[in-house]
Amino acid sequence: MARNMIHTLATMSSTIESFMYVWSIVRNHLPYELRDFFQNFILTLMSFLNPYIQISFHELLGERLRTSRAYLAVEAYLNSKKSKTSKRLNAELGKDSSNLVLTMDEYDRLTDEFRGVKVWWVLCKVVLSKRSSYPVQEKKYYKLIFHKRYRETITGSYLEHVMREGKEIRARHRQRRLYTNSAGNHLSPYYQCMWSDIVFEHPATFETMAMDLEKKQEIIEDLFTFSKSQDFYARIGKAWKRGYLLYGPPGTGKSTLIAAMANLLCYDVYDLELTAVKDNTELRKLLIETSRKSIIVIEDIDCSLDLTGKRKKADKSSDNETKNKHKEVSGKGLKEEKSTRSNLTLSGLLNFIDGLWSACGGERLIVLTTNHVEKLDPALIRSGRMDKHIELSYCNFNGFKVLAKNYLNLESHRMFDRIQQLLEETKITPADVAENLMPKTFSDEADKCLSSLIEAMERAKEADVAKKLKESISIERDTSQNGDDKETSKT
Ligand SMILES: Nc1ncnc2c1ncn2[C@@H]1O[C@H](COP(=O)(O)OP(=O)(O)OP(=O)(O)O)[C@@H](O)[C@H]1O
Ligand SMILES: [Mg+2]
Repeated sequence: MARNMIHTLATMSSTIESFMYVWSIVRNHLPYELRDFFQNFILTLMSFLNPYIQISFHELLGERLRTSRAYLAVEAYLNSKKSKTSKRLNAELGKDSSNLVLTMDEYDRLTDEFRGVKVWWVLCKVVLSKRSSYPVQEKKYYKLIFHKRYRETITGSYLEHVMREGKEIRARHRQRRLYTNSAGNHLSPYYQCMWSDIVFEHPATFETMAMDLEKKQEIIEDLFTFSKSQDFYARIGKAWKRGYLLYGPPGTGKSTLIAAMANLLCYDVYDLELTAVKDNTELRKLLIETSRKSIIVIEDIDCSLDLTGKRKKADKSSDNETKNKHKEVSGKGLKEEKSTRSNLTLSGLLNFIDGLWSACGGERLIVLTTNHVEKLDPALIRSGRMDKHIELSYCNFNGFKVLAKNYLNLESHRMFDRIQQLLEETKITPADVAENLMPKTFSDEADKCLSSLIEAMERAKEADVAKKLKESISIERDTSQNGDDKETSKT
């Protein structure tokens, strides 16, 4: 039925084209009055004979043969429709050679329906003459055909619907990338403030994350709400961005959570290394280059930037204990004091987070991670800048169960009770649990991995007890020494 319809339309349009050609020759030989009369008559006749309207979406545009975004969106939309219904499809490797793409055949047609209105799509091509100086020999385009009665619906709502769906499909299937600005990637100073990128293929998902189910659900809902709130942000006049602060001890899954977030929303990830950014201008340049759907990550914010140039000596030793890479951000407000390593200032960073670049459009998540939330400047993490604060903490039994399922495909085991008891008595990070659950050889069985975890936790517990004992002894010694000192001073 649709095939006949398209055939009739094609014949009709070629007849009309031939007629128009003859008319363009004849009209030059007619007097003015007759020419106008016939012109009006022909237009009325044509519209009566052919009540169908055609819209073309060409693949290549302009002299530089840029691929049209509208064409790509139409293609994605039609291919998704076609792959569900058609028996004849073309299979090709995608641009990144990682997945198969199913496409429409040339001159194949597809009938679509929108609010009860039928439309027809055809994939056509123009073959250019061999002598043409054009670098390509053929140009493809999609033709949309519909009855003129539905002009308003189709040119308004339907095309909007096709573009939106097409763009969403493309965003879901596109190969995402991980960008980094770390210095040393480029030798030339010109390139030092640019991003370099690789394919982003982190396997982390929310399903494989060991964290409280409620917290997980809350984050997922928050992310989905954000990604669908374009109109809301436009209405309240705010840049479409959201800040997340992830904090917790090393190995509790902050970086893993970022990968899971990127996978959930299909965003690119920009790993911003602040120590490699020379000044505020460079920071702005980097930001302007980020893609529309992206997560901008600043890891270990407390040690990536020394915003005051001063460091508290007293805290140095404790810092070294946890992570000797840590340096301080003192909470002195928005003063533009210079760092010893770079001219990047706190206010520059805050402006960056506040979205002075909101003119760039697009949805952006900004994620800061830290092991020491208490050391961060309150100005940096106040709501509006970091809208959501998420604590990632030591492993509990629910988290352990997720990891046991991931690593050993176990849902229950006789050793689980002992593990639950130990998890309540001692602190162990999900990273340490994961390390113990990972089979070390192909022949390793679940029992061996679980025993190794139990041993590790028992050792940690003993070390904990020993540490507490040592602390209490030193406190006792200090107090008795203070008492002795007071007595000697009295005498
Ligand atoms: N909550 C978790 N769920 C699942 N796996 C986890 C979790 N936490 C840690 N892991 C595992 O431990 C490894 C290290 O975790 P990750 O790098 O995310 O920790 P982090 O909090 O970013 O640590 P750091 O503060 O040192 O950067 C990951 O590769 C992951 O396999
Ligand atoms: Mg990390």
